[in-house]
Amino acid sequence: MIRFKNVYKKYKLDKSILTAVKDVNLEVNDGEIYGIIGYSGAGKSTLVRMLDGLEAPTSGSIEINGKDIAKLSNRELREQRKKVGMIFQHFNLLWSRTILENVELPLEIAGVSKSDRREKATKLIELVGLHGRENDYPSELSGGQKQRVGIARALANDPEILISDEATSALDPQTTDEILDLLLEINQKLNLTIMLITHEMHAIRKVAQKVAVMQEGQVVEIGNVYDIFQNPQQAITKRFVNEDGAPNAKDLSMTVDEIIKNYPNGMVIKLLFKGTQSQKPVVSQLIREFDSLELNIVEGSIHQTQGGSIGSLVLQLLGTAEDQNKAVEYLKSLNVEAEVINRG
Ligand SMILES: Nc1ncnc2c1ncn2[C@@H]1O[C@H](COP(=O)(O)OP(=O)(O)OP(=O)(O)O)[C@@H](O)[C@H]1O
Repeated sequence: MIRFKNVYKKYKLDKSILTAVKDVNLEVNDGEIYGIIGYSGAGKSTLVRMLDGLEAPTSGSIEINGKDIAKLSNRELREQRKKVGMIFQHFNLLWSRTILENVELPLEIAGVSKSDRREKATKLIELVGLHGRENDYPSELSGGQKQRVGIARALANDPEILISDEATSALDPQTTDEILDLLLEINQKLNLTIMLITHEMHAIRKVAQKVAVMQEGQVVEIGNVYDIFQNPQQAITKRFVNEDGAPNAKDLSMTVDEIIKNYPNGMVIKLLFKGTQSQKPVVSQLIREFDSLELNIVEGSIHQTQGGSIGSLVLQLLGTAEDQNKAVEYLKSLNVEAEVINRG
């Protein structure tokens, strides 16, 4: 477990003191993907980089598995650093080295024999999906492939923690998703704790279980990703959730008046999906149960988080009033929240 306790980090500037991190308290469980989100300058990198002990907090403490890293001896600190891997926005690869040699580098520094490090690096390159590219140079790879090399290199010393510092920020949306899928895969395969620093809520929603929102050095909101998406509290968190296009399940793109105008007939209902029930085939069950009802999908948006799906679906039900009412009761029996918007 990682525990940040009342952590402050201050920098002395020419004529003033800049507080980059202010009184941060966080607990990250082993094997968790923990998102840290904030705009540029919020203090995310400063906070997380203190984890490898290169920089110490000005006050407060950071514990990994119960040990305060500021109190480790030099030797212990060197060992501790091996347990923290890092990946970066601009990959930080060595251009004059092949892919294999890049991944071998941390093992070389750790004094691992040539044959052992070759074997290990080859396995890691395979793990990240680059088998066959061992002897290529970074310049021959796409951005996503370069980040895969970055991930393989970060895993070379078998870290317990991986810090991903804006690792997908330079990538296009599809490549971003591929890298996020890879992070999720290695998190599950290796039980790796991942601290995911980003300014993209999409990345958090896709892979993280918990999230801390940072603003001006402080954590202003913290919680399970699913809960934060359902019910963001702070203005900045609402902005991030909206930027992702994820519906705050209460919002629809059409107003209720527009829905009534466009769908004047039958009954219009809104289903709210909150977590696990959205895995159930609710709509097909409804169609099967009420074959005399006709069903139109008016609009809907369901988003996946690691804690379940969220979103809403608006349906128009055409048929007898009796069947419409029974259908609403049936949905409630499936534990789906169904709100009647219009009875045409
Ligand atoms: N070594 C340093 N000396 C002085 N100020 C620093 C230093 N490192 C960071 N800062 C300042 O601390 C604040 C937080 O920076 P930090 O890089 O942690 O933010 P961030 O949220 O990671 O943003 P970005 O995504 O742009 O890196 C900024 O105002 C930055 O200028």
